[in-house]
Amino acid sequence: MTSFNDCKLNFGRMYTYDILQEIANHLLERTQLRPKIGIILGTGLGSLANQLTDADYIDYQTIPHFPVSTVEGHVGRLIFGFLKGVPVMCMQGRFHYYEGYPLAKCSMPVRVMKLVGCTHLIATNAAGGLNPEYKVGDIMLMKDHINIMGFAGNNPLQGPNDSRFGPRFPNMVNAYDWKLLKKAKEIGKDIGIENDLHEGVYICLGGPNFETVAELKMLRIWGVDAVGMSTVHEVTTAVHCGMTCFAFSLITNLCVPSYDLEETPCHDDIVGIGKRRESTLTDLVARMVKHIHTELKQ
Ligand SMILES: O=P(O)(O)O[C@@H]1C[C@H](O)[C@@H](CO)O1
Ligand SMILES: Nc1nc2[nH]cnc2c(=O)[nH]1
Repeated sequence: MTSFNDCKLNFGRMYTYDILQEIANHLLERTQLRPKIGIILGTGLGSLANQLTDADYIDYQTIPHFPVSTVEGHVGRLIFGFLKGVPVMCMQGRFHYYEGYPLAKCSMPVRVMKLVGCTHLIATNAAGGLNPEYKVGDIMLMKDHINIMGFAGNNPLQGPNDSRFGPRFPNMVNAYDWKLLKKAKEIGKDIGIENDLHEGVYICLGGPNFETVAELKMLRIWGVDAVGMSTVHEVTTAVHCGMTCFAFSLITNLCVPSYDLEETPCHDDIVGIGKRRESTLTDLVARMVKHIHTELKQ
């Protein structure tokens, strides 16, 4: 009988280098653009893609070997276009573990980005703010993460290692590029959002349920600032294949470890907060993209 672990590993093995190269070649035939920056848009943040110009839209279901997005707020297409004049490759919709996809499948598009030629990843997400100083609508620049699913033996890099992507035992100490973090803080000041901007530690839980009070209390002790259901496996995969990473969370709800609450997190509200903060987030991402583009030219 096939065990759950066998299934998981087989999914990981399914995306061999050759299959991923086939996906990348397919994409490169469908666009003239050769972006160096890949962007993953989180829940409610997909409208940032509306700012892309001269874009090629590629629905996930038309890409060989690609899964489909099943979550409301995740359109499910790749967009190659220009963000304020800089070519980017954008995932308008990501894959989550709770959708039933193994982590290697969730983060597979990051390797495709790498094979298409991206050197940088910008990952965004909607997250619950656990740090008591955070407000709904704030932005938390990710300075680090806790890979709790990895602690439990569930890691996108599990299975045979193909050294064309990266080493068997990758280092995660500087997973989030500190120079980009510093730049984002400067940009935050320039655009007048310094009071809504934090840097902190993100944790990805399996979902799809939100957290219990006891879980939130535990996560606070661990030093977690924001709680979500994505990004960690994407960044782990990106760091493994040598990409430079920048990520942030939009704080869409507060995670208050109390049983006496009038409001609890709800997906519709989370999507709504993303829409409300669209212009600020677009501005931040566009300026980061411009900065990375300028750095790459030097
Ligand atoms: O894709 P992200 O991490 O932005 O989505 C978060 C986590 C869940 O998918 C969803 C909950 O509303 O938002
Ligand atoms: N796990 C988790 N993910 C989220 N995504 C947005 N808000 C939350 C939250 O409160 N918890």
